[in-house]
Amino acid sequence: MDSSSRSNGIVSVGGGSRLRLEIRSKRYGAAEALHDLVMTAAAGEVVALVGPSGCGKTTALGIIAGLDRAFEGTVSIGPRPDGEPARLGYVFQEPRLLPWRTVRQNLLLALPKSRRLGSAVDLMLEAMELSALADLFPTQLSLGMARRVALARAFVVEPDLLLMDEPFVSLDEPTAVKLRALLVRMLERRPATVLLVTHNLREALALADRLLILTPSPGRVVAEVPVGIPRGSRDDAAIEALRSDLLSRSDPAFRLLA
Ligand SMILES: Nc1ncnc2c1ncn2[C@@H]1O[C@H](COP(=O)(O)OP(=O)(O)OP(=O)(O)O)[C@@H](O)[C@H]1O
Repeated sequence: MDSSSRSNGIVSVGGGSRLRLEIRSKRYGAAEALHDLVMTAAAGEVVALVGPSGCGKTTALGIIAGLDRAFEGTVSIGPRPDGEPARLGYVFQEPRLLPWRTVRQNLLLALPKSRRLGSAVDLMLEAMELSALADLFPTQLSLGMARRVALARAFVVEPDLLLMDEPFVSLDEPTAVKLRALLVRMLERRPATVLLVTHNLREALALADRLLILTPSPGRVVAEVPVGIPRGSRDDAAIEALRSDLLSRSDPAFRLLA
């Protein structure tokens, strides 16, 4: 069997899409959480999986990251341009920083030993406006600061595929806006394929090239929305106009997002 069609595992495929996901079924006991969730993301593309709570967004990310292999289907992740396996970054729903390590040490430990360079960490801290917090411990950080550190920790590995699970949830809107802008700047400096999971339609429209709308029971993609406007030109008014347009559609999938 061709390795790219191996079932129930993560395999590398040459060229084409950076990510190809075909989850035929994912069950928790008798309940089916995902059914026929099929999607691709091209290299450098930002795709948002948008849907209400419980539609299986986190479950899908866990499968792509290889944290959950108990599913029917295939995950294919293209290699790096140099032929090496793709580097994965993961921003969890909670910052998940090591509480007994400083900010700087949290970033350092995210790097494999062969690339564990203090200079790379210091550059990342500077780019993320975190240098002043480098020696603090996570308990000394606000949630906004901790989320910023979690973002820096994901970027310091120079990911090819970045999985983000509600990375800005529970933040006040001004802080979320700043962090989204920071993410956009980081992706301009260092492009990555991004799969962003969110239930926040505005956030998806601010960040993604393409939205995939999921419905629950079991989770599956029911609509695909390309966002035609370049990320840099999407101001609040443009995002609000896109959002109103989607919510006014007769398709019930969009009403779940209101
Ligand atoms: N470990 C588990 N055991 C049993 N059921 C689970 C488990 N994890 C998730 N589920 C169920 O699978 C479904 C999908 O959950 P999942 O957390 O992936 O959804 P989600 O869209 O990410 O939700 P949220 O936005 O609230 O995080 C839900 O019905 C959930 O109750």
